[in-house]
Amino acid sequence: MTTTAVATATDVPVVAGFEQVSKAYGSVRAVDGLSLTLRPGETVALLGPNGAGKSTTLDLLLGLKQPDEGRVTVFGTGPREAIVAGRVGAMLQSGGLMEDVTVAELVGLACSLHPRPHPVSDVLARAGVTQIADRKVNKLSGGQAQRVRFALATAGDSDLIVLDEPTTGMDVSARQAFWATMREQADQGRTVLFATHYLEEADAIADRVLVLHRGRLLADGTAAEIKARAGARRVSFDLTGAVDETALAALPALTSLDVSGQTVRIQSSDADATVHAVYGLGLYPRNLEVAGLGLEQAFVAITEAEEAKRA
Ligand SMILES: Nc1ncnc2c1ncn2[C@@H]1O[C@H](COP(=O)(O)OP(=O)(O)OP(=O)(O)O)[C@@H](O)[C@H]1O
Repeated sequence: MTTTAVATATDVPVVAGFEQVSKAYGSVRAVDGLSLTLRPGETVALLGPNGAGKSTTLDLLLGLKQPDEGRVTVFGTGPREAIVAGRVGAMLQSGGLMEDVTVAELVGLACSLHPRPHPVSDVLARAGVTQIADRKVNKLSGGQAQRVRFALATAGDSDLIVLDEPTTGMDVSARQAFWATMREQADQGRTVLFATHYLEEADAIADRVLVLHRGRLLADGTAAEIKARAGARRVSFDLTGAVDETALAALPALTSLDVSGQTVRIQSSDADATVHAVYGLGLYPRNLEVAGLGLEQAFVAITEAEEAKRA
């Protein structure tokens, strides 16, 4: 007789855990009862409207802020211990850089402080800053400074990489190079958690998407699951002749309507019913297309539905 070991979710080691974590600033509950587990090798996007609590969540994860309630663990210890052990690399939005040093000196310092450093030349090359290694940090453009922050986050062999809006200010090629590098890091088993407002990046890069809203987790799943959860679909078509917007606005299951010339774009919670009713109005739509929502529209639909519940 043979016995087969079956791996369960609880066998997979936990990279980071939030257990009922809350953090308030005065009367603002920035993080409100957040529970969450990150597993090895995941690339996780943290999405949310302005003020949703993304930066506060990352600050709690990095031990830069303390929860009022609940517990944050990183590799089974407190965040500080994990950072001192070199297990966490971070790239923060607000992180000021030392000014009167060169890029190579700053990256060299970060490497020297890391318990498991990478060679400085590798770190510079990976972040695409070898060409500007001798430049003073206070002479860098916004995008170059962002690349240097990226170099600092990858100065050593960290198991968790935390990035707060990492590609803000980067040009297209810098962004592509950045995400290719992050993919490599994840393929090597590292966990990458990044907050972003670029939903197309989250869609393309993340294998898990978290949607925060008023400090609470509204959705947690793959981008495909989040899109499906939003439930709505996009319907578009062209009309000939005069377009009666009032009649279109009364279509069933409509959640949004945009008329531009002869082109009608609709968001609907029941595309079949909406399209049926379009024909029922005696209209003959041409170039009819029905498609699922993109992550951006799904995100807007989910967060707006939550706002509507509170109104
Ligand atoms: N130091 C602070 N003092 C007071 N309120 C704060 C402080 N930091 C954040 N807040 C408030 O807490 C809430 C969450 O802020 P946080 O920066 O975590 O959100 P965010 O999702 O990162 O926002 P954004 O997308 O705009 O960067 C907001 O209402 C913000 O105004």
